[in-house]
Amino acid sequence: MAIAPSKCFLSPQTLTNRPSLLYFPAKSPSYVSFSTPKPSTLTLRKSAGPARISAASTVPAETHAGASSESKPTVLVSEKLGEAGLEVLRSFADVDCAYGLSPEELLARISRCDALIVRSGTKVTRAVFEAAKGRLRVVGRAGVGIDNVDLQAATEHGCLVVNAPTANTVAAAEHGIALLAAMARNVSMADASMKAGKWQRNKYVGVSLVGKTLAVMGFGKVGSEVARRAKGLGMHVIAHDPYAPSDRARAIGAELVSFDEAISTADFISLHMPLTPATSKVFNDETFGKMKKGVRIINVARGGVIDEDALLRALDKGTVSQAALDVFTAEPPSKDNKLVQHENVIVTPHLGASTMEAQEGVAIEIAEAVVGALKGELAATAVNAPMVPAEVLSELAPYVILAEKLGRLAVQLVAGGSGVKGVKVVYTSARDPDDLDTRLLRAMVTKGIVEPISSVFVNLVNADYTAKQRGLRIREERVSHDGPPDVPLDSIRVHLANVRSKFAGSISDAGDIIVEGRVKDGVPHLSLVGSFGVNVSLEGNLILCRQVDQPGMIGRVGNILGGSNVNVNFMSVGRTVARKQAIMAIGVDEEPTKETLRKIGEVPAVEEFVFLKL
Ligand SMILES: NC(=O)c1ccc[n+]([C@@H]2O[C@H](COP(=O)([O-])OP(=O)(O)OC[C@H]3O[C@@H](n4cnc5c(N)ncnc54)[C@H](O)[C@@H]3O)[C@@H](O)[C@H]2O)c1
Ligand SMILES: O=C(O)[C@H](O)COP(=O)(O)O
Repeated sequence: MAIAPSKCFLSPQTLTNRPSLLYFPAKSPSYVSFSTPKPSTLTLRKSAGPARISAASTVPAETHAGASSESKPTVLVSEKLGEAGLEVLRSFADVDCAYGLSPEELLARISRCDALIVRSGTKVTRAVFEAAKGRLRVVGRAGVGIDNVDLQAATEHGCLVVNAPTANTVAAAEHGIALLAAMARNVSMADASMKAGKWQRNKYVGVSLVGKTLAVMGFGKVGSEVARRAKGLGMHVIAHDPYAPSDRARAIGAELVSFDEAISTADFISLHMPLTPATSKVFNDETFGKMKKGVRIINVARGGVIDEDALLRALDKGTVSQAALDVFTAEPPSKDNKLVQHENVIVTPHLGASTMEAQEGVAIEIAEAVVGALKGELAATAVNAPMVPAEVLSELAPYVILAEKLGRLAVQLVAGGSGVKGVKVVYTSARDPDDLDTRLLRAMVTKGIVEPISSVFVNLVNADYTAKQRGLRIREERVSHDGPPDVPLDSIRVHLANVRSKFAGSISDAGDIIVEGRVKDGVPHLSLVGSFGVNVSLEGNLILCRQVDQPGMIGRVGNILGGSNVNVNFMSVGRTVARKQAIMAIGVDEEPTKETLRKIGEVPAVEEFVFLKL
């Protein structure tokens, strides 16, 4: 049963909240630090890009972003990136363009880099994240496919992976269509023959496209653009994609069909799915065997979706009459690769995204995403972290700080030796559960619980992973509340189950450590400890005292702190019944000495007390 606090404000509330970084550790270098030299109010800066949490102060944002060269982050660009993207990067970071590094050279250099930008040619393996020794915070993939980045290792190391998913879509689709037409009309073979001095008009008779069936395998961004263009060429387009909505296909005039129907009825098959464990070698002896004899195959997706030995056999048997390949299992393929040398195969060296326009677009898209992520913004193209829309982030900002501080407080109340395992987070809100995205809040509670008791840093990328690794079971509960729905939350309550507390007053009737907080005027406040209602702003440090409720207690403890030059910024008393038990919550700017704390403990009515760092 919560008891209403009796309020006692000793000094005006100061606003010194320092928002925690969403992606990166508090120990990050200064260019991503939001600490302010003066008390400041928390504001959210809204720009064209994603929302950025920052602390408004007399120091301009640019100073926080760290223009001084010694505090600039370092971005390693390991493959050719468009000049416009490099300019965006240079305005914020030291940019190291080191194209064509060997894997060993990359490992040797990576611990000096905060971000790495790659295309498909750099393998960002677990060894890269390990060699980075915690410094690498963002990997930017200047393109779509992230099969060359070990996402699991990135997540485990708290490293954000962002990509540039849209800028090369049209280029890839156009290349697919170019290969389709060039293959059907034997353009590259005829060209090579003429350059060899021949004139072979009968040898290079092709096939027409109009009226033929094209199966688009993977109806995403590139696949649907290929389908749209193929319709314009008069082809009958069918598509297979287990996750694509049929109305999107219908709108283009394509029909979604099963895998077997697609491959067995098509004259041309164009591949546009990602390389995943499910799609690896999905075109193999068995599936080639189901295809219409003489089928033609185009691959601008990933080499690994085809079993290349099986394709060679199918070409030799004539099951597949021609193939046009832009991508290969190993890139570059060996010089004597039999597929590359095959007379019925045309090849390009992974050129799908290689247009001037696409490369400029991709470079800008990835540079902006990487700079934003280095500043602590939530990236819209995050691959291994939840994407939290700017509006959601904006309204949750003070609750994000509250969630971390509650986690931090709760774990400090645990008695040494009793490991934290079961955590319950209760959100009281007037909102419909579907309108309240709590992933960010859960991540911040985890950060608050884990960081004070370990050397691990926790961010939005690795919060759930870290919780799981440490055996923390975090359960979330929603309690509905009759308040205005424009306020996202009334309160957040953190329960730690099955632990002993070093401050008995924090244990609820049900036996859990409980701390609850609310946001008041944009500032996080502690509103409940155990069964005692309090009202103290969560800033600086906190002393909790459980005492016999009697007159003069505030003055006595206040005098001890004042005598030791410890500034009290807020104080509140919560009690069960008048003149029985009470909890005094005292916000202090400085950390009291042991001697000062001992004196507080010696006040006769004080039964227990604890000092907590926020
Ligand atoms: N050659 C190049 O230079 C080049 C350029 C751009 C993209 N790509 C590659 O093209 C592919 C598609 O890119 P995108 O931007 O269209 O990606 P996308 O994510 O927009 O589309 C991929 C589609 O594949 C579907 N899919 C997933 N599993 C499937 C399965 N088992 N069977 C059928 N469909 C499945 C998904 O539902 C999705 O709709 C990726 O592999 C990407 O790396 C290559
Ligand atoms: O996935 C992609 O975006 C394409 O395969 C392009 O890869 P690239 O950046 O290496 O050209």
